[in-house]
Amino acid sequence: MTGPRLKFCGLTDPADVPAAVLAGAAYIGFVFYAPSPRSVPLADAALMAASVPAGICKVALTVDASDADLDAILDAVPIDMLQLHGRESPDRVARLRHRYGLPVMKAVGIADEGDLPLLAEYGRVADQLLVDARPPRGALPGGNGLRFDWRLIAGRRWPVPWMLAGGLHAGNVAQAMRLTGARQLDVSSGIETAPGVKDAAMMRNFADAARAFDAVPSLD
Ligand SMILES: O=C(O)c1ccccc1N[C@@H]1O[C@H](COP(=O)(O)O)[C@@H](O)[C@H]1O
Repeated sequence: MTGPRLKFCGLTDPADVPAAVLAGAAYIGFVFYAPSPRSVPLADAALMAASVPAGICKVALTVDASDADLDAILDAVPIDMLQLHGRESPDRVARLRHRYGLPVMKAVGIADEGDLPLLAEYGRVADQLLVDARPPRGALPGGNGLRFDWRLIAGRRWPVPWMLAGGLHAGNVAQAMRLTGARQLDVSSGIETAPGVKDAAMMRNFADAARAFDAVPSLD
């Protein structure tokens, strides 16, 4: 079995890129959503993206972005995957895959059993699913450092690869992997000292904790 695949999201400083690479990120995410403290100007994202080594997937996180906004992002920044973190419909997901010819990962917010059918629905049109905590009313659509009840998805599988997100950090990632079976993990707040301020040691600790879980034989 290959090790866990990690996505470090919301990099804002050029120094975050080598830190994420050293920690072994498989995906690096840039946030293009103005209300977020992790939102980066296109020119900054372009510079950071240019320093990401080949083989690491550069992800553009957007929230209900228009075609014009997406055109502008993709014209300026060499992006490998779109992460749709808003209320994009399944039709919109399918249309954007076709329009840009890029893989699309659709975030689905989970708070209770009633949210689970959405995963099956988006699993029919997206290339990947991002299983995140449903944000509380009035909060940002993601990046809130909040987890959901991981038991809700224990043992569930979808027809496409998926990633677990929401409130992950070095102290809970092993438990999250054990309960959900997640092999891909997305983290933003859990590797920050303040909103939008990533920390190299926290990235390393997160990666070490995820890999250490893999190294421990299961007692089941
Ligand atoms: O990070 C943000 O600011 C953000 C803004 C809008 C939508 C999503 C956002 N982040 C994503 O949310 C999840 C969970 O983040 P956290 O680890 O709980 O902070 C993750 O996919 C981020 O990429």
